[in-house]
Amino acid sequence: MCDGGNQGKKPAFKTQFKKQQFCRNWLHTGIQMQAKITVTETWLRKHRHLYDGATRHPFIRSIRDGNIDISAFKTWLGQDYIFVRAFVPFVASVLTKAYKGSDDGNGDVEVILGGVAALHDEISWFKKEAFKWGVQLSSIVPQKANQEYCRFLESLISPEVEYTVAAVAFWAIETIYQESFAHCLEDDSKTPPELKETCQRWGNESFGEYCNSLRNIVDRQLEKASDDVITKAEATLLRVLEHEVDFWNMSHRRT
Ligand SMILES: Cc1ncc(CN)c(N)n1
Repeated sequence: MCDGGNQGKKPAFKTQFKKQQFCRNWLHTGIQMQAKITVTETWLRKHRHLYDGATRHPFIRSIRDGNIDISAFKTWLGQDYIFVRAFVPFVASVLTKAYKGSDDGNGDVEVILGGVAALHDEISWFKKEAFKWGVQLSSIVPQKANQEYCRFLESLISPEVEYTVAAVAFWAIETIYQESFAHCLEDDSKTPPELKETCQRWGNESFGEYCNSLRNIVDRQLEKASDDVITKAEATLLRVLEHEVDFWNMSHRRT
C-alpha cells in the first residue's frame, strides 16, 4: 500500500524516510496526530541493540548495581581524562564547521560553544577526581581502545568531513555518556555514594537538555542533507557506538 508504485525497488534513504513519515501520518489521519519521526529516531530504533550495548554496558551496570571494582573505575578515570583532552580539538572543529557551514539562524554555534565551555570544567573535574582517588594523570598511558578512539576523533577534524557528519558523532558521544550515567541515578539504582558525583556530571538533567539541543541540530542538518551525507553520518554513528563499547570494555577488563 505504501510502496508508492516503486515496484519493490529500494528507494534512496531520504525518499524512503519521507515515505515512511507520510505513511504514518496517512494511517493515523482522523485517529490521532503522530509526532514526526526524525532521522535520529529512525537510527536509534534500527540500531537499538548496539545503542543499548553502549549505554547499558557491564561497566555501567556494575556502577548501578553497586558492585563496581574500584580499580576498574580508576582505570576509566585516567583513560577518560586522556580521551577528553583529545575531544576538545574535535569539538572545536565542530564549532568551526557550524560557524562556516550552517546558516545558524538556529543558534548551533552557541550550543556547541556551551559544549566547549563545559569541557573546560570537565578537565578540571578530572584533575580533582584523580587527586581524590590517587590516580596519577601524568603517568597514564593511553590503551589501545583509547588510542583508536582518539585517532577516529582526529580523522573527523578534517575539513573534508561535513558538518552534519561531525555533528552526528558529537551528539552520539555526549548522549551515550548522558544516558549511561543517568541510568546509574535512577530511583532503584544502588550506585555507591562516592560515585554519585561522577554520575551526576553527565547524568544530570541539564546535560540531558544539552544533548537534546545537539540532537535537534543533527536532525535539522539531516533533513536537508544529501543521501550520501546521510549514509556517511549513519556509518559514523555506528563507529561511535563501537568505540564507546570498546572504551567501556577497556576499563572493565583492567588490562
Ligand atoms: C569515552 C567518552 N565518551 C564520551 C564522553 C563525554 N564527553 C567522555 N568523557 N568519554
